[in-house]
Amino acid sequence: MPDKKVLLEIKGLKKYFTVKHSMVESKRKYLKAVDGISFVINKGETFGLVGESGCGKSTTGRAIVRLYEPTGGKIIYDGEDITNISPKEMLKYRKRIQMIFQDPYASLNTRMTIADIIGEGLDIHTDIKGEARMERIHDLLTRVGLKKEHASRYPHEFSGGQRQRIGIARAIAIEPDLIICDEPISALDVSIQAQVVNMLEDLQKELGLTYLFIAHDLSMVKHISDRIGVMYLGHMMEIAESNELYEKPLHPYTKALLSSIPIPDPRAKKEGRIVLEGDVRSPIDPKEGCRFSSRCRYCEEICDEVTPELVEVLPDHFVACHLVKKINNL
Ligand SMILES: Nc1ncnc2c1ncn2[C@@H]1O[C@H](COP(=O)(O)OP(=O)(O)OP(=O)(O)O)[C@@H](O)[C@H]1O
Repeated sequence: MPDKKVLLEIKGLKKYFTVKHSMVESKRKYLKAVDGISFVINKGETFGLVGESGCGKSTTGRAIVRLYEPTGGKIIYDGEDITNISPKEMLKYRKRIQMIFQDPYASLNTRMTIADIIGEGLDIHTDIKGEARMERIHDLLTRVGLKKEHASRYPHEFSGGQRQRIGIARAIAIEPDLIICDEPISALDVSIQAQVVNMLEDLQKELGLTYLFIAHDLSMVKHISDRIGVMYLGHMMEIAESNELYEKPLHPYTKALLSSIPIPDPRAKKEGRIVLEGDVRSPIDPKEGCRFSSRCRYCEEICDEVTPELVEVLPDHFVACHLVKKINNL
C-alpha cells in the first residue's frame, strides 16, 4: 500500500496566457489553459492526468516545475508553499521534481554525449565528480536497460524508445521524489510503450518515486495509475481511484472518453460508443458554466450558467457536474 502522506498539493491552480488582440479590440484577452484546478498526489503513488489535446495537462506539469509562472492558486510541495519562491530557492526543488517529455529527441541536446546529458544534473545538483560521476552514469544506463558503452554516443544514434530511456536516466540521476511524465510513451511504437511503462513501474518500486503521469488517452494511464484526474478545457472534471474510474465513471465526459477505448477482446461486453457532438468551447475568455456543456447530451440550463464545483460524490470520488446524481441514479 502506498504511503498516504501527501507529497504535492495543487490548490486552485491557474495559468492564463495573454492572447494577441486585434487593432480594433482594446481589451486584453486571456486563454485560460488551466483555470482553477485542485488535486493532491500522495507519496509513492502515480496520479494519471488525462484529457484531450489542449485541455491543459502539459501546462499544469510545466507550472508545477515553474517552467510557466502560475497566474493563480497554490503549489504546496511536501508541506511547503513553493508557488512564489525565488528561482534560487526553486533550484532546490528542481532537484526533487524532475520532468520527462513526450519527444525525447527534442528534449535531449543533440551535441552532447549521453554521459554529459545524464551527468548535467549531477554537475548542477551534486558534488559527484570524476570516476564516481562516470560510475554513477554507467549505473544509471544499466538501470534503464542501456549499456555502459552507450555513454560516449550521441542522441541520434538511438531509437525513440532508447532516447526515452536516456531521458528517464537523466531524470532519476539526481534522485528526485517526483517525476512529471508528460506523455512519455505517446510518441513510441505500441510494442515499446509497455516496456517503458514497465520500466517506470520498476524504478518507482526500487527508488520510491512518485509520478504525475500525463496522457491524452485513458487506456495509457489505466495500468500505471493509482488515481486519475480527468481534465477538460482547463477544468478538472473527475478524480477517482483508477479502477473505480474505469468501472464507475460518473462524469459524462469521462464516460465518453472511456467509451472510445477499443477493447482487446471482441467478445467483451461494452456499452455503445458515445460520440461527442457539438462545438468545443473556446478557452479564450470562456463564459461561466460547465466547460463541457456544449458537447454534453444531458445539458440543462444551469450547466450553461453556473460553473460546477468539484465535489466528493462517493468516497474519494470527486466530480464536477450539476447533474451527476440524476444521471447516475445516485
Ligand atoms: N506558451 C503558450 N502560449 C499560449 N498558449 C499556450 C501556450 N502553451 C499552451 N497554450 C495553450 O493552452 C492550452 C492548453 O495547452 P496544453 O499544451 O497544456 O494542453 P495539453 O492538454 O497538454 O495538450 P497536448 O496533449 O496537445 O499537449 C491550449 O489551448 C494551448 O494552445
